[in-house]
Amino acid sequence: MTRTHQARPAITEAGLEGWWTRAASRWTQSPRVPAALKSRRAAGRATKNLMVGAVRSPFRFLRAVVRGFAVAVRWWRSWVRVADYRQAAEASEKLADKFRDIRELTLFRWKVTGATGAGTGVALSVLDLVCGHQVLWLAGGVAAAGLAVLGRRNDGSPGRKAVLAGPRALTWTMDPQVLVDAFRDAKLIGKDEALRLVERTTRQGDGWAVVVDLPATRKATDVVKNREALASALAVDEVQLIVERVRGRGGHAGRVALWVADDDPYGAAPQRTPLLSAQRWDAWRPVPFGRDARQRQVELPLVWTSLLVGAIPRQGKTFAARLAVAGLVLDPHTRLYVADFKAGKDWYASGQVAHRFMSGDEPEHVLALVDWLVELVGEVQGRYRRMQALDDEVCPESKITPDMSRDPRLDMPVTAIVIDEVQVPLEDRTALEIQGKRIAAGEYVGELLTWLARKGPAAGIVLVLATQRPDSRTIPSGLRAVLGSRFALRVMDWRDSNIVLGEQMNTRGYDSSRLLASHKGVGILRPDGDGTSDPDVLATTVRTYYMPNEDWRVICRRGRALRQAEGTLTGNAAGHATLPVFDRATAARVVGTMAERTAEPELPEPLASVVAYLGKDLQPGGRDFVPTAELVAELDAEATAFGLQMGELGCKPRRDRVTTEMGVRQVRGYLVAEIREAVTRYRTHPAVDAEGDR
Ligand SMILES: Nc1ncnc2c1ncn2[C@@H]1O[C@H](COP(=O)(O)OP(=O)(O)OP(=O)(O)O)[C@@H](O)[C@H]1O
Repeated sequence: MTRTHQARPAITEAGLEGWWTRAASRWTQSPRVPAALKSRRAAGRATKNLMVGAVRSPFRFLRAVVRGFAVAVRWWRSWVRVADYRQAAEASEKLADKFRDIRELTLFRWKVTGATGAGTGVALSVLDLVCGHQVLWLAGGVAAAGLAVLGRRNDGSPGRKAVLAGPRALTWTMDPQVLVDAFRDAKLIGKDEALRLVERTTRQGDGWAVVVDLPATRKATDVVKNREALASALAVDEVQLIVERVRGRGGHAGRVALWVADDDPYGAAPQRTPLLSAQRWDAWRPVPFGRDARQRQVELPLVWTSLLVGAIPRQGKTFAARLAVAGLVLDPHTRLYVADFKAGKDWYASGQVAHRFMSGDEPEHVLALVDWLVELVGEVQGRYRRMQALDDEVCPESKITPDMSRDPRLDMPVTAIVIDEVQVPLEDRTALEIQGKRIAAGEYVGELLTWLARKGPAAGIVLVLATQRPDSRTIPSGLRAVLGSRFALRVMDWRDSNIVLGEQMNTRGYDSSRLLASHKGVGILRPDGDGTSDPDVLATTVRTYYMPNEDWRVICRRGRALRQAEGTLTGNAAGHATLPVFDRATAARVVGTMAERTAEPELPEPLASVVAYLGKDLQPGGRDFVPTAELVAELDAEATAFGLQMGELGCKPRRDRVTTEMGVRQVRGYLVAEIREAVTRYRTHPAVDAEGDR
């Protein structure tokens, strides 16, 4: 009889690996396993914390004993003076009547104190004689331990709170409790909530860094938003405090990384641009733009996006725009159109590399710009047509690639159109006749730029616009909406900051009107979400590299030499005063003119923000009434100015009943119908209201 041997299933390598992965994942996810045992890094950190704790423990014990002693003395003093009885008598103005009682009680308590002291002394002496000195040591130890428990730093522990706690700025690095207090004072966590220290305070660069976890349900974005309150609680200037969310692996919605600079991080001398030492650059590589407060380099991608720089005069707008363009100058395969409406020396050197260059602020310059833009519209259309005909290997999508941009046979170089003081052409009222219709040159420039910003990036067109007047009237909202990257240096108020950086950015903690006038070249950069190395970072405060005229001239000379060597020097730089090849009629058809469009005129502030906030509520069937307090809070507006501006726009506040959590209340607010009427009135007669708005 033969027996068949059934082989026991062998534990395969893959099976073993699967089992191991499951066990490891269960271990790391189990709430019962202490966090310190879940990873090598956490264990290392825990060991380090333990060692630091062990070294510091004698000092902490001593401090607790001293604090406990003070607490005990204070308690005894108040007891022996019968403080509670005395206060009650004082409060009821019966101190004179009760004086005898209080005095007797005080004397009695002094006697009790004396008797207890003497009794303890005698008992200890006897025990010392009988059992030896160890009794004294033991009694001392027990008393110290008792005092340490009494004086330990716990929430709600007794003890006097120092009125002047000294400079909080650095104490938090020594004592995490100060940090917790600061979060509480800034109302970022509740009275009974605490923080969890993820990484203990360490020295990083010229400041201190710490990572904390907020209590459950508290959001890191709120800390970023209320950075100023936290800076005040920590007694530092808000420019010194950097608050970031920790995201991705190792981060979550309640984890915050703080970094506090020792000093004003933008107070030191500015650094020169590293592009000065670059012999050439690739336009597809992000340009080194500046450094953040922690001295980390901030880079700005330019291809496939566009840039808007806005600021009040003399804050470093032109310098910032030139920095962005410098990377393109150093790439010989890049074509440049430079229109300098500032009409100064700042852009002059780029004439030697630019395909088209002009400097001036007359209507003739605006008309020349119109011709350039029309030419570029035709160029973009031509590129899309030619891309359709290319095979998938050369052009996989309807998007220009690095190879395509460098191939002279395809003739699709990365083309940048740089306009400094773009408000000059946008506000120009010279009449143009397009397809039999009269239109202001400024409006037409706005239309063309909007079209180019929308359609151009994929075809390799990069827009770099700088403006001294970032208000809603100058830069049409349609154009703003399609400009991918924004850089706001100091502006007048939060509205202007929002116009450059985007709606509601001030409520998220990014307001460039808060920057200091002395911080030249410091601004808030909101890069295009697609191109940044860290898409989670919404915006960063950056100090741009310093590139004075002499450095700019060096870079432009180098760009010219590179183009000469590659044979790519064209147009103005090559000495050809060629006129743009364009067809205005086609461009008008492509872009559509203002008259043909149904686009409505821009609304003035704060009406535009109110309309944006109300959204669907503005339509029939929506709300009838909106409280002023709600609008002021949501739009972060100053109440008096808001009321005045709304009044000028024909919206008068009234009283109405609204249902709140506390019941029905009478509040001031606006009738939505009246807001709707103001919008219609403004859109029908914008000029009349515009005057009123000024
Ligand atoms: N990164 C920087 N670091 C230090 N200083 C800077 C920096 N960038 C610009 N500045 C200083 O700011 C001054 C103004 O710069 P810029 O000419 O770019 O301002 P602007 O905003 O374009 O002014 P305007 O609106 O008058 O044209 C410069 O002369 C320069 O000294």
